[in-house]
Formats: sequence, C-alpha cells, structure tokens
Amino acid sequence: MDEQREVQVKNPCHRPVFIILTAVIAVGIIIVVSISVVQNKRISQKYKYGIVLDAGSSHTSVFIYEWPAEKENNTGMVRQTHTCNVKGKGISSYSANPEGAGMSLQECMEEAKQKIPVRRHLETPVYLGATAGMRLLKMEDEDASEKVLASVGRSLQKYPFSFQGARIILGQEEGAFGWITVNYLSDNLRTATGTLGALDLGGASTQITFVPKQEIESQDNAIDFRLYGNDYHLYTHSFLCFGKDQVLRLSLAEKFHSMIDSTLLRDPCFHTGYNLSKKYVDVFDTPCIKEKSASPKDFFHVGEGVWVECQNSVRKVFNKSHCGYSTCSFDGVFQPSVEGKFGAFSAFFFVMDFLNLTSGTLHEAKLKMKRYCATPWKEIVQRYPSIKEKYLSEYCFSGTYILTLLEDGYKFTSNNWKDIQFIKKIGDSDAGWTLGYMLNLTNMIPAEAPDIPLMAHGGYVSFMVLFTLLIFLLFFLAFLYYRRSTRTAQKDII
Ligand SMILES: Nc1ncnc2c1ncn2[C@@H]1O[C@H](COP(=O)(O)OP(=O)(O)O)[C@@H](O)[C@H]1O
Ligand SMILES: [Ca+2]
Repeated sequence: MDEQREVQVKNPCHRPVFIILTAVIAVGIIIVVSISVVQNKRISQKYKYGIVLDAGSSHTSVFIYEWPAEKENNTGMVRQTHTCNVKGKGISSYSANPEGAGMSLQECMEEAKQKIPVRRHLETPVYLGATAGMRLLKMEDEDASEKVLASVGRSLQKYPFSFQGARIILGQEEGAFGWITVNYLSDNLRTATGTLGALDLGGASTQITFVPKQEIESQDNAIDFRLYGNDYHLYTHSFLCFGKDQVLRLSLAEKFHSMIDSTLLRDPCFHTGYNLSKKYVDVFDTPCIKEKSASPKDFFHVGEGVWVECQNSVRKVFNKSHCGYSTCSFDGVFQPSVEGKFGAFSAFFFVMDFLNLTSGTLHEAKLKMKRYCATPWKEIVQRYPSIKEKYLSEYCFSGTYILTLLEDGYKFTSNNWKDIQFIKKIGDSDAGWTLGYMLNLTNMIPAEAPDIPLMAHGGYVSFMVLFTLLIFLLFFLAFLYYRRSTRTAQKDII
C-alpha cells in the first residue's frame, strides 16, 4: 500500500512544473493559431474592377484595372489587366457623324464584358476622358464636340457597368494624373523617397509635370496634392497644339510660307525618295494654324533627308520672343528648371524606342538621327516592312521634334539627359493619365497614410517561425523532463 502511494506521489504529471509547461504550450498553440487565422482571413481575394477610356486625338484605348477588394487604400494594389484598342481614329474625327463615335466603342466594351466577372459588372465604374483632339474640336465647333460626347455617353450607358461620365479633361488634369500614375506604379507616394517627373507626348498636346525646386510663378501651372500624408506641390503644363501630329502640320504650314513652287513642298524632315501627293486641307484644317496660306488643293510632299535643316525648321515652331516670368519654356509659358528623374511615355516612347534612342547620350542621339534621316525612303521601307508607312515616314520628323522639345523647349541638357527614362509600362500597367484619373475619382489614394497593420508581413513571418520553434523546444524539454521523472520514479519503486 505504502509503495503504491509513493508511486502516485512521484507521478511527474502531477508536478507543478509539468502543469505550467503544458499550460504554456497550450497558450502558445492558441496564439499561433489565432494569429494565423486573423492574418490570413484577408487573403481570400475578391477583386474589384474599373474601366477607363482614353479618348485621344489619334485613337481610343479601353483600360481595365483590377485590385483586391479589401486593399483599396494600399498603394500599388491596382493593376491593369486588359487593354483594347478601338478600331479607327479618335472620337474627335466623328464630328460629321457623332453617332459613329459611340458605335466605334462597342467592340472593346463587349470585350470588357467578357473580361470582368458578371457578378462585378454593376459595381464596375466606367469613365471616359477625352484629351486634346476633343479640346481642339470644342474650339472649332462646340456643338459638334457636345454631340460626340453625348454619343459616346449614350453608348457606354448601354453596358451593365456603372457609367460615371464622359468629359473632356483639362490639360492640367492630363499632366497631373500622368504624374500620379507613374509615381503610384513606382511606389514613390507611400514611401516619400522622391518622385518621378512625367513627360507625355500625344498627337495634339504634350504635358510636362514635376516637383520643382523653384517657386511656381504662375498659378495656372501649380497643382497641390496630399497623398498618403505627404504634400506635393507640382508644376504642370499642357501645350495644346504641341502633340507630334499638330507640330508636323505647324511645321509644314511654316514651310508653305517660303515655297517658290506652291505645289512642291521640299521637306528636310522626310527621307530622300519620299514623294507623296497630299491635300492642302490635311495640313491647314486645324485651329492650331491661324494663318491659312492661299495654296492649291493638292501638293507634292518631297523628302530631302537633312537632319540639321530639319531641326532648324522644327525650332521655328517654338516661339521664344516673349516671357513674362523669370524663366520660360516657350510660347511665354513659365517653367522652372527641370528637376530629378523623368518618365517619358506615350509617343515619347513609341518614337524613341523605334529609333533605338531610349539609352545613350544626347550627342549619340543626334548622330543617330542624322544618319537615320539621311537614309533613303526605299531602304527604310525595305528595312521595316511590317510598320505602317504613315508612322514610318514620320519617325525622322518625330524624333527630331522630340529632341528639340526636350533640349530647346524644356531645357534638358547633355548632363541631365540620362535622367529621362523612356517608358511604356511600369509592371503590367501603361504609363499614362488613365490610372491616376481612376485612382482620384474612386478616392483610392487617401490623403492620410492608412493605419499601419498590427505587424508587417516580414515581422509576422519571423514571429510565427520563432514562436513555433519555441513551442517545439518546450515540447522537447517537457519530454526530457517527463522521461527523467519517470526513470527516477521507477528507480524509487525498485
Ligand atoms: N507605334 C507608334 N509609333 C509612332 N507613333 C505612335 C505609335 N502609336 C501611337 N503613336 C502616336 O502617339 C500619339 C498618341 O496621341 P493621342 O494619345 O491619340 O493624342 P492626345 O494625347 O494628344 O489626345 C499619336 O500621335 C499617335 O500617332
Ligand atoms: Ca494621349
């Protein structure tokens, strides 16, 4: 009897140390499981969607964006999942047939219906923003521009999405939202580690936006944002008529003035051997050209391929005669000195990428341009059989315009040339104003920094690993202790 009692007393399970150890292990397991459940609850991904139509002067693109429903206010969460290029020209070309503008969007909108899950259709916002092509049409014929906007609005309302409006966006919005897009995608806004300036070149306008060191002397060029708890004081300007298609017309019109034979336009910005009959109206039919020259209906556009002369002719487009501020870019527009790195997108990228000028020095770019412009048209066509002839014929002019705009217009130099990065996309998403526009209208970038989560992901993982190791260690110690106690008990019995 006495022996039995002694065994019972020595049973290690009844020792306080063992009980405490078991309790600690149990609490540990409960904590690990609870944290795992709480931490991973948010991971069940439900996506939300948004559609933005970029109605540019040359064409319309439809962008679909998606983001995890529960992480709306975390930066870097929205990404572009699909793009559709609307067939045909931009909506401003439908001034004589406004209904056609709405109809042109149908194919891409049907595609959007397929790409977005049906259960999300009703809550998916759709925005259409029209840029410089429609700004010009409004200047020329306000009634026609309203009819075109009404037509695209009616067409977009027919889809099961949540239509939020079709409007002509301001040049300042185009510049500022392009800046937001590139900085959102580069994760510069949340981290506040410096920003990227934005350079956008379209067919009818061009935008420059950056955070300057100097004071902004004209209020029209200043925009303030408070994003994730940081204040940004931006300089932005949109030059209407300085997109590459309009500048080509301005430059051709300028050449008309000095022509001896009014049916023959000799052009140093086009390749030798290029000779095409063009219509006078195709040059002059734009509100960007005030002085309409009395020329015949048609003319021959004949290439000469001389880069230096081409650049001289392009320089004539920039009016530097007046400046009411301490410094100007051109056309009397205030501009502080360019500052920091820049992302140059849209036609800046298309043209510079084609010409292989996205890297290298400014000097090298000029040498390459000289060589490229001097290449005969026949050779160019043979070298690039898959590229549309209209684009192909204009790269010498467009490349020259880009170099001149950046150097003579915005005052980039050979020293800071390397600060310009020619980009098309950042990650999956195109650089352009559309993403910034949607982020702004859906309030997806909060003014103040969102609450910091209980634990950063890295910290959470380290915590879980360490805690699990600790539990294993405790188990192991408990096991050793149990074994030792049992042996002692057995010895005592013997
Ligand atoms: N692959 C390409 N090569 C050269 N230019 C291009 C290419 N794709 C598009 N573009 C040009 O990019 C410009 C885009 O301008 P767009 O956005 O339509 O006008 P805007 O922004 O002035 O309203 C147009 O001049 C168009 O011709
Ligand atoms: Ca554009």
